[in-house]
Amino acid sequence: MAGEVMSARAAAVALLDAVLGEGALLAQLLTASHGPLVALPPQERARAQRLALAVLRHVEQADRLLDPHLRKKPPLTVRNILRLALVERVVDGAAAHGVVNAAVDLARHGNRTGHLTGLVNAVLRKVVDLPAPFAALPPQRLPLWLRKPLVGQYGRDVVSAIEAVQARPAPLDLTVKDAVEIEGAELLPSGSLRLSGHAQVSQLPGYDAGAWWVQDAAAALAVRLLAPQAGEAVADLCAAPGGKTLQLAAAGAVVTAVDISEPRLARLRENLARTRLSATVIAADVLHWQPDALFDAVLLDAPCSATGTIRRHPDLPFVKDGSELPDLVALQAQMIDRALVLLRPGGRLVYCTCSLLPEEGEAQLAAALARHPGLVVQPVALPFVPPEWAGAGGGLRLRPDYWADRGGMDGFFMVCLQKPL
Ligand SMILES: C[S@@+](CC[C@H](N)C(=O)[O-])C[C@H]1O[C@@H](n2cnc3c(N)ncnc32)[C@H](O)[C@@H]1O
Repeated sequence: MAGEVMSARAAAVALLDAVLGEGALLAQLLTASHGPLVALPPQERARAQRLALAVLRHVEQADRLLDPHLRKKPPLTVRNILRLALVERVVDGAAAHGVVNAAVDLARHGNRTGHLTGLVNAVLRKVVDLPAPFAALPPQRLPLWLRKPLVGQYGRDVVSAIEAVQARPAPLDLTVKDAVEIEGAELLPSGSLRLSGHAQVSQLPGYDAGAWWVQDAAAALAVRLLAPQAGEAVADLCAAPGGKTLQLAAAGAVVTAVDISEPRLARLRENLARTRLSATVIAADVLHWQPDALFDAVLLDAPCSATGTIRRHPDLPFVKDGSELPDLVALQAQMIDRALVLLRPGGRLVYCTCSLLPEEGEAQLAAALARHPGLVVQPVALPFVPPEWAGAGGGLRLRPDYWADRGGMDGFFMVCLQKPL
């Protein structure tokens, strides 16, 4: 916004322009040294991020209401200003006059949008007072490249249930190392603590003492499947930013954490320091890394389409088109083969991906079993896991619509395999 100190709303519109116009990933924009949030104080930054996320969860519904009042296609920034105002009004319950005035102001001060303040005002006045306008519309649908295979795999009803969970802000899950009381937190059956609503992570009790770390409840189950024992040598491949490394270290394992990304490993080191846990941290490509000795256990949290994390990353459906999938599937298979080379005979490998696509989960398991005769799938021995979470061929198939009434969980496939003796 030219010549103005940027507001949270203006920053939210800039984020939306970058995601929806340039295909930028929100996670990269939020940490970029020249990104739209750099000039904002922390609270305004968090608000801008929250607003952008809310719009990305409701683009389809907002456009359904706005389109009948737009005779010509407006510039993307104007459309995003309109979407933001409508979503703030409908989802956050903001006052109608407040969101209309703010939207007109954003248009007035925006680049090449100043001549469209009249349009913004007129369109918004037609939609801001509609009663519960999103309630009559279905939740935002996944893009076709993803929806089609998911309907084929899980059926239409499940996909609709997943979309309903994705329309709501994801709760904050914590994996706890040291007992801590956090007001309003729910203890999940798996042991994670769950907080709903806006929480400033660094202000929560136990943050400075490193009593816990942020980790989705489903993500925390991969290490539970591996069941690391104190003193075991465990390699955490593709480790950063380190949620699983921390779990392994907290269980007393002797952990070697490997990742190819130095910036992400910097976050892993910060997490180790805050939680007073230790691991050997190595920046390397796991396909070429040569350790001195074999490991008792390996955790492989392979790079994937991340289609199980859309409730936390609603920008993904707008930025990705599935074209990376064949390369990812090939890389995952190479990584599984490499992980087995690094494992001692009789050792355990947990393979997991935060993907909903069977190519990156069930099919990857079937192909690994075919390539490696003697590899054995370990049964899932977690008492809180209901039978319907079983994956085809073994392991766990976790879906965002599980625990939907509690806020859902990230989608994951995970399996524990034993290497033959
Ligand atoms: C799903 S994320 C890992 C999340 C992490 N395990 C956790 O729990 O916080 C996948 C990671 O794989 C890393 N990665 C991708 N290709 C790699 C490679 N060839 N060698 C090592 N790490 C790689 C990425 O940098 C990324 O941090």
